[in-house]
Amino acid sequence: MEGRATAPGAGTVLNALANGSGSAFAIDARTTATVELDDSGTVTGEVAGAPDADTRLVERCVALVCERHGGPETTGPTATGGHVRTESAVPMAAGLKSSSAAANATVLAVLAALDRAPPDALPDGERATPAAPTRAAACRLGVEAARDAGVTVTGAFDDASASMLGGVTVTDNTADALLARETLPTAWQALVWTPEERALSADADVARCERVAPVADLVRELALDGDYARAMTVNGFAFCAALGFPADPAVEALPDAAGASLSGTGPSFVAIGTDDALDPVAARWREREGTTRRLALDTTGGIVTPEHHP
Ligand SMILES: Nc1ncnc2c1ncn2[C@@H]1O[C@H](COP(=O)(O)OP(=O)(O)O)[C@@H](O)[C@H]1O
Ligand SMILES: O=C(O)C1=C[C@@H](OP(=O)(O)O)[C@@H](O)[C@H](O)C1
Repeated sequence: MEGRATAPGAGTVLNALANGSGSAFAIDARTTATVELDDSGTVTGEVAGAPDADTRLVERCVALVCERHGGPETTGPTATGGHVRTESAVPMAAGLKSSSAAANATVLAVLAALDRAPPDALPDGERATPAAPTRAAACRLGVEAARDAGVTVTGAFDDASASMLGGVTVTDNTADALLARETLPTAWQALVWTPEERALSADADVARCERVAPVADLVRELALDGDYARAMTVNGFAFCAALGFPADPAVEALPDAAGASLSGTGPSFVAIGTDDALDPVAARWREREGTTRRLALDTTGGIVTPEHHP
């Protein structure tokens, strides 16, 4: 029983570590998960090109989806274990939501292997089985697995929903509630600068973030009004201050970019705007050490893909 799926990473509009509300937009850098299920009762995982990577999150995703959708009471195939392998264009622990992309891709791949792929994750023309969960429900399973694996502070339903549904989402992570889902202007792209360092979200100074909650409340209002670009700019300055990151990359992005922010708990920065507006920002960010990438905004979200047949 094999399944394969992909899901995108995302950039931050509002970091949820201050007031529990968050907002993020999907970017065209994807993680692919390939799973093989069996009745062994054990789950193993591997990350392509990173033999020492922490695979607990994706292994927990496989186990949890098998528990909920692959048990003997289901009408479809059953499974209790298996193997998951991820391949990713989203750098790990860089603020670009690698954990959400990996969890969503894995959950969808397991559901596909169990013949339970969400209808909205299937290619055109393929029909879902009646027992299949929606993508939003599948996303909540990934969030539950992330909490179990200890890789998140709030559950990060903001990042997970943007990755699973595509576009930009606003959420209340304290209730895993989706408050808004929209698409950003089609002419906009994202520019992403990622320095060499890494910052695990589980290690973030949450107490410092909570101090900027009044600013986060303002960012939530801007986001719920649809003013995502200004929302993320305000978010960036507040969280740079709270987490001790220099705000220089955001200053270098303005006023050309429509918006710019530290992404998540860093260290990456993201800017959004038209291609022309991002040109001078790209030139300035390319003088920095690290990687600067221009990426399309993703509106597709998590999808099931054909399996490998080597
Ligand atoms: N491709 C992947 N395959 C398996 N697990 C992954 C992958 N990418 C990320 N993870 C998991 O997510 C963790 C990083 O999460 P986090 O610190 O929140 O960073 P990010 O901001 O990139 O989501 C990793 O330690 C690992 O457990
Ligand atoms: O663990 C969490 O609950 C979160 C981690 C942060 O993202 P990163 O994982 O990108 O640092 C933050 O932006 C998000 O709103 C919530």
